[in-house]
Amino acid sequence: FTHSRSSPSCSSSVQLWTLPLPFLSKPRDFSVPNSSWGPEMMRLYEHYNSQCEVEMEGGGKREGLWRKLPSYNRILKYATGGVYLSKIIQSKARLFTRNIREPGAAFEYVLFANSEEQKCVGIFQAGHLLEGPPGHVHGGAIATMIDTVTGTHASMLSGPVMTANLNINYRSPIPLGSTVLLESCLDKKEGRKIIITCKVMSTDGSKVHTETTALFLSINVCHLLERA
Ligand SMILES: CCCCCCCCCCCCCCCC(=O)SCCNC(=O)CCNC(=O)[C@H](O)C(C)(C)COP(=O)(O)OP(=O)(O)OC[C@H]1O[C@@H](n2cnc3c(N)ncnc32)[C@H](O)[C@@H]1OP(=O)(O)O
Repeated sequence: FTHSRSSPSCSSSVQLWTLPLPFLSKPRDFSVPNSSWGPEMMRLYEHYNSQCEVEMEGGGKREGLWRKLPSYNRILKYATGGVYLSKIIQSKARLFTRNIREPGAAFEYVLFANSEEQKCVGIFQAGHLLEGPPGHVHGGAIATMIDTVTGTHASMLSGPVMTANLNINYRSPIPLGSTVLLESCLDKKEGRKIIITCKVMSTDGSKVHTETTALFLSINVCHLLERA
């Protein structure tokens, strides 16, 4: 893949969006267990991870219904950068959810996708730096979790997207340090619009913390980069 400063070479947004995938050096996947993950985080991780591969009768394995999505601390860092991307590559930009080095201090999370059911789930453990009301998670941090799961889901369905609207109903507060399960479902796709619903729930499913409808719009990444 090559590209130059001018935008015509960047006319295929899908082509650019796939840039982070063929890495030159293997990037670190942050969505794997670390010592800060509590028992609930581990339990849910193992629950979905065990459904990524299914054992067959003959002893072999085949792909399961779920797929674990890797998560890096940058989106474009590993692209083969030409002049066109240099401003971004040289910057110190980091993905908002992956910019605290101390394990467990902020967002610990892992996402799984089920393409057959057009579903995505996120398992999040909210660390002490995410406090809002005393002892509970900040509403903006909760919105970030929702945006991460629904935004990833929308981009899996439609390529590059931007969040146009997040309509969140906060039903019950999330205790700091706890683990929550986010379930994202495709509602509908209409042209460039992708509408996704998402629930944040306690890990046993007994409590709904938030309910969200999210609107994403497919974009041409080149237009975004030209503004950077
Ligand atoms: C393989 C996959 C791997 C995945 C690996 C991904 C890794 C990634 C992980 C990170 C995942 C985190 C995901 C974060 C995602 C952000 O955080 S994005 C940052 C926050 N969002 C923004 O900053 C967006 C700012 N807004 C904009 O840039 C522009 O308004 C938009 C959203 C691009 C839309 O602009 P536009 O393309 O010019 O569209 P426009 O013509 O205005 O509207 C088109 C249609 O949408 C409607 N519309 C537009 N906005 C709205 C709105 N707010 N409400 C209702 N309708 C609207 C219009 O009415 C119009 O409708 P129709 O008339 O066609 O029926």
